[in-house]
Amino acid sequence: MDVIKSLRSQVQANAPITTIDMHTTGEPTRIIISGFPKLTGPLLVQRRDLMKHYDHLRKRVILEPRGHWDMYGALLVQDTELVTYGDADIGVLFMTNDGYSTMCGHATIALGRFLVDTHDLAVFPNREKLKYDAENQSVEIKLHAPCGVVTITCPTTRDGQASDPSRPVSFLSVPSFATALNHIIELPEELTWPGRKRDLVRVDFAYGGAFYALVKASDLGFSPGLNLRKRKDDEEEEMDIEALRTAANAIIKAADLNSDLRFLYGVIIIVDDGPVNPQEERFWESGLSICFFADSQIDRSPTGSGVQARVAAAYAKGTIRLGESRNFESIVSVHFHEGRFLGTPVEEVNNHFAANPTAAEAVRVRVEGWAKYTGTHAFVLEENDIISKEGFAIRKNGLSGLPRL
Ligand SMILES: O=C(O)[C@H]1NCC[C@@H]1O
Repeated sequence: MDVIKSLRSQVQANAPITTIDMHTTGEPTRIIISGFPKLTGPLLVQRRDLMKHYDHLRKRVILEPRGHWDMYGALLVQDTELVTYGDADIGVLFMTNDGYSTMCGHATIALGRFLVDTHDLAVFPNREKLKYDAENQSVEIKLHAPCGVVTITCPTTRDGQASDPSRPVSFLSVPSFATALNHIIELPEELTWPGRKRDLVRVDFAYGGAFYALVKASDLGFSPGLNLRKRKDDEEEEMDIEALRTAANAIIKAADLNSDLRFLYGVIIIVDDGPVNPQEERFWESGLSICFFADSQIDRSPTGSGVQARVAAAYAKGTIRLGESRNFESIVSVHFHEGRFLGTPVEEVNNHFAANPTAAEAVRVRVEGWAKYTGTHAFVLEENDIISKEGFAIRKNGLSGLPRL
C-alpha cells in the first residue's frame, strides 16, 4: 500500500494525538484536542495525574522529533469542578519543556480564537452556550486555568460564529501582585557570563498567574538595550542569547521557591531605556524584554502572564494608574506592530500576600494580543519506535531524554 494511505490508516487505527497549532507573535501553542487519556476530578488533581502517570505524552508532543525545546502545549479539559459547578466554559492544562505551568497568556490569546472557531462539541461541549455581544461584536469565554478562571474576550464576525483576526483578543486574569520589590539576591558564583560585574542584583518578584523575577538588563552587566531591537543580519553588535540564558538561570538558582504551584516560573530581563536617574524606580516601564521560563525556554511573545506580573509590580510602585495602558514587546514582536501585548490594570482587589499589605496592591490586568493558526497535526507512534515514544532534546551539553538500552 502507498505509504500515504498506510499512514492515514494508522492514524485512523491508533487514536492519534491530534492538535491545532497556532502562534502568538511567534510563540507556539500546540492545542491538544484528542488522543490524551480522559482525566477526571478537580483541575489540579487532573494536572497532578498528568504529571504522575502521563508525562511521556507531554514529552511526545512537546519535544523532538514532533516538537522542540521551545514548544508550548495546551491540553483542553472538558470537565473540571468549575465547568460543572462554577461559571467556567472549559478547562486547560498548560505544558512546557519541563512540566505544567499555572498560567499562560499567549496560549490564552490563541485559545480565545480557537474556542470561538471550533464548533466540534466533542472538543468544546459548551461552545453553543457562548453569548454573542452584538454591540462589541465579540464573544466571552471563561477558561479554567490552574491559576483560576480567566475571562477571554474574542472579537468575532457579525454572527459570533467565527473569530475576527483583524482585531486583538484580550483576557482578564486572576489578581496579580508584587511579592517583593527591590529585593537583593546573591548570584551563585558558578554561573557566570561575559560582562557579569556584580554578585548582588536587585530583583522584583511578582505574580501574574505564575511567579516571575523581574530584573534590569544593565544590572546583570548587559548593554541596557540588550540589542533586542537588532536582527542577526544587522552589522552592529549581536546579542548573546546563551549569556542571557545563564543569567536567567543564575537568578532562578538564587531565588527559587519550589512547590507544585508556587514555583518561580520565569525570569524577565528588561531593557532599561527608561530615565537614567537611579532614584526613579522606573526600569520596568520599558516594555521590551526577554523572558526565560520553564527549563530555559525563550518566550517569543511578550509573555502575557509576565505582563500581568510587570503591571502589578508597577502598580505596587505607584507608577501606573488604573486604566493606563502600556505596550510590551519581545525579541520577535518588537519588529511587528501586531506583535505587541497591551497591558492595563483595570481594577484593584484585596490581596493578603502583597509585598506591602498596607495598600490593596493586587490588580486585575487586562492583556491584549494577536494569534494566528499555523496548522494541524495527527501524531502517531509506530510500533517499536522507542526513539520518538517519549521525545528527546539536543541541548548545549548534548543529548537528553532518550531511553538507555
Ligand atoms: O504568555 C505567557 O504567559 C506565556 N508564554 C510562555 C511563557 C508564559 O507561560
